[in-house]
Amino acid sequence: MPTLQSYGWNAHFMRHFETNTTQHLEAARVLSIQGFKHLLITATGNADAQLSGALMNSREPEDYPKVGDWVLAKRYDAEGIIIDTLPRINALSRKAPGTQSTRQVLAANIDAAFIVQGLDRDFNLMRLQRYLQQIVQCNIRPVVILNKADLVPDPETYRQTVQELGYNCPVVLTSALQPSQDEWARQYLLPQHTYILLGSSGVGKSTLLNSLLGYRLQEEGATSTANNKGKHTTTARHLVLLPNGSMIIDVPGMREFGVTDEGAGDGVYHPQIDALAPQCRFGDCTHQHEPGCAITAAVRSGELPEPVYRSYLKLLREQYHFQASEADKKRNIKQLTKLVKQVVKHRKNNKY
Ligand SMILES: Nc1nc2c(ncn2[C@@H]2O[C@H](COP(=O)(O)OP(=O)(O)OP(=O)(O)O)[C@@H](O)[C@H]2O)c(=O)[nH]1
Ligand SMILES: [Zn+2]
Repeated sequence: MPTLQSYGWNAHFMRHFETNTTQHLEAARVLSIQGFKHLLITATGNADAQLSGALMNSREPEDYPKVGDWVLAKRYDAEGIIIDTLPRINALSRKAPGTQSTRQVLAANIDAAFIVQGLDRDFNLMRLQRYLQQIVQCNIRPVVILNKADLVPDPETYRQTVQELGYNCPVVLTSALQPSQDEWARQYLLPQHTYILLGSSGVGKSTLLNSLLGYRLQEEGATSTANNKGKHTTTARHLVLLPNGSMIIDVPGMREFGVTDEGAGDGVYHPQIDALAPQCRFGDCTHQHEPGCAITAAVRSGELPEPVYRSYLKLLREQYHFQASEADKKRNIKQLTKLVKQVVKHRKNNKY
């Protein structure tokens, strides 16, 4: 039976777990969540569990345990109860789809994220940069996978285009239908490490995963209308152990992957821009219209590609919008709380 270590249990979680041992709680990792049912891996195997009422009442849904989280559970006969989450090493979030600025945590405790794009019709540099920005903001290492390389005449040019964005992250060409092309996996998937596969629907995430697993992962439920009618599509996030001892979380295809303000204050990440910024005349340079700006100078001289600069500004604006709208929300909640307090006070004072 796999041990907790083989699922990534380490000194960080042990340290936090030890402070709770008196309460007879077990440590477990969340492998999948379907409705209220959480599938856990514990020291003695798989177990189903639900969140405790206290946990649900004391947290916002975004802070509930997610796939990849290490949790403290109490075991009863048929089912366990999740009491708490152990502090995360990191969490991958995105701006939830829609106009509201709501953060949605997708998974926790991840070593690297694979951003998959299909070279047939899914290749999109702006979307790729949005993923890169958000993943780096969440303290996770990105790896770009350009799949369906068999469908274009010159896949290498796509790889070069991505590399020219200057993010200094690995860019891999694959064809998931040819298992001989799993070479990238041997290079990037390490035992006891956790990875996540991200990308739009139909880019080949499940095909890549099945090829790594050596068998077809049983999917539950729905069929897709997004790619081919009636075709199976991933419906839930789940963490699976691969034959080489690494773990992958497969995420259903996402139509949007908006940036949040995680790590706010650091602004938008770009290695080349970050390296040039200290040379700007003003410490708080916004790299737009200031004199003596090293970034706009680099764009003029051709040292920094203009599309990279334009995407940078776009991401900065998206990050700003998320922040501004979150601040609005907090202000509204504050005002509402104040109003409720006033009403309660008024009622108390006017009791008869
Ligand atoms: N030609 C070609 N087709 C591929 C490749 N990888 C995947 N496909 C096909 O693309 C389609 C979609 O692949 P999936 O693996 O289901 O895509 P997905 O990203 O898991 O999609 P969701 O589950 O909806 O998120 C399937 O018909 C695959 O056979 C590839 O490298 N080359
Ligand atoms: Zn500047």
